Order: sequence, then structure tokens, then C-alpha cells
Amino acid sequence: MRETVLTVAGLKVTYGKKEILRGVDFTVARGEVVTLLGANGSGKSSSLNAITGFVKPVGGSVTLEGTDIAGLPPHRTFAHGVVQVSQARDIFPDMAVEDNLRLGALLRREVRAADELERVYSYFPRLKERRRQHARTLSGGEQQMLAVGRALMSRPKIMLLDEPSGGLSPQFVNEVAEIMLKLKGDGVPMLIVEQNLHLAFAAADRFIILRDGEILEGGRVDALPENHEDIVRTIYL
Ligand SMILES: Nc1ncnc2c1ncn2[C@@H]1O[C@H](COP(=O)(O)OP(=O)(O)OP(=O)(O)O)[C@@H](O)[C@H]1O
Repeated sequence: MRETVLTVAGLKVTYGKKEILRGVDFTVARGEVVTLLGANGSGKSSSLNAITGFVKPVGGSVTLEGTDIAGLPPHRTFAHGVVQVSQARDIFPDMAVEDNLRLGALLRREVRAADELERVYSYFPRLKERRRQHARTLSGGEQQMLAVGRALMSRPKIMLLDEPSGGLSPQFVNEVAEIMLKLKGDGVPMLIVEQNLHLAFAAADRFIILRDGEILEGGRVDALPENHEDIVRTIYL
């Protein structure tokens, strides 16, 4: 059994009176990639945001390597080693690629930016070639690389990815799949929310299906049949 990195137990989120997460439980082990699936509005992004601290849960616990981080604000969960890459790819368009990357190492005291830059550039040589360019001059796929690269700069204990394929053309979706496989090969634990099942299953070891803020089903990706029709039906019907 691999050691558990993240344990989410009984996680509850409400917006006003509306219950969005009604007690969600799951774990992510060291080196494991888990994908969180579900129809629109089932609570996938809310789960990530409640772990990172963008949304404060009203119940339950979030434990990172034995430390309860539930309810901490994002800069504190980040300092503990949780990093989220969001759909909006919130990079700074008018800053150079390298300056965007360096921001990723701030707030993580144990991390040396120079070492991490070399590591990120070895992942993404294209970012090294473009390190002096403004981030806005990068292609969509390269901007996604930059967002992931910046997240890696903090040497995260776990990386949360919200729709890494969001808004990208099919050509770039393949690039994102390659990035995720590289990270997985390097043992970075990941929790991925992704509508594109092909992409989600390309990297994930396990899947979890949310419906109306509860876990409906889960299992190992390698135990799924070749065509995913049943899963699609479970998710959307
Ligand atoms: N800040 C907010 N205030 C009020 N309601 C919200 C807020 N954020 C999300 N919701 C609602 O909570 C529910 C769950 O949203 P969430 O974004 O977690 O779902 P999701 O599974 O990620 O959906 P999608 O695939 O559409 O992004 C939705 O009904 C959404 O409208």
C-alpha cells in the first residue's frame, strides 16, 4: 500500500442555504493520479476549491500528510504544499515567462527557485526558449505549460488541476495529456477535474464520480472496459 498524501473526509460545502458537497470522502496516495468526474454542477470544482481554501468548508476534514488543513486560506494551504492550476490559467500576461515561473516558488520557504527553474525547464524546454517573452505571446498550449510549470516551481505535495483541457484545441489537448503523463512519471500526486474523459483516463489511476455533491461510484481506471459508455451513462444520467 502506498502512503496516503491527501485524505478528504466528510467534506461539506454550502453556498448560502444550498448544500453543494454533502460529505465527500476520498484519498490520494503518494504518486497516485485521481480524476474527479461528474456532470455540470455536481461539485467537482467546489471540491478542489474547498481543499485549496478558496471556499471554506462548513464540515469535514482535509488532511495533507497528517496535517489538517481544512479551512485554511489559499496562501496557507499553498505553503503546506497544495497547488491548484485553474481553468482560467491565471498567469500574468505582461510579465516574462521566467518571472511568472519564479512567482511559483514564493511562499515555499524550503524551495530554491534556481533549482526548480532548471527542473521546470527540463520538463518544458519550450518555456526555456521563450523565457524572456511576455506570457501573453505564448500559444494556448504553452500558456497551459506555463501554468503547470509555475505550479511545479513550488515542489507541491499534491497538484490539483481544474479542467486542464479547458478551451484548448484538440492538438493542445494531446500536449496536455503528455504533460500529465510526464508529471505522473515523476511521481507528482494529482487530483484532476476534467470533462474530456479520454484525457482524464490517459493519466489517472483511479476515478471518482460525484453526483449532487456526493460520491456515487469510484474505481480503478485499468479495470474499466475499453469503451467507456457505462461510465458516461453513470456520470450524466
Ligand atoms: N460561489 C458560488 N455561489 C453560489 N453557488 C455556487 C458558487 N460556486 C458554485 N456554485 C454552484 O454550486 C454547484 C456546484 O458547482 P461546481 O462548480 O462545484 O460544480 P462542477 O461539478 O465543477 O461543475 P462544472 O462542471 O459545471 O464546472 C453549482 O450548482 C454551482 O452553480
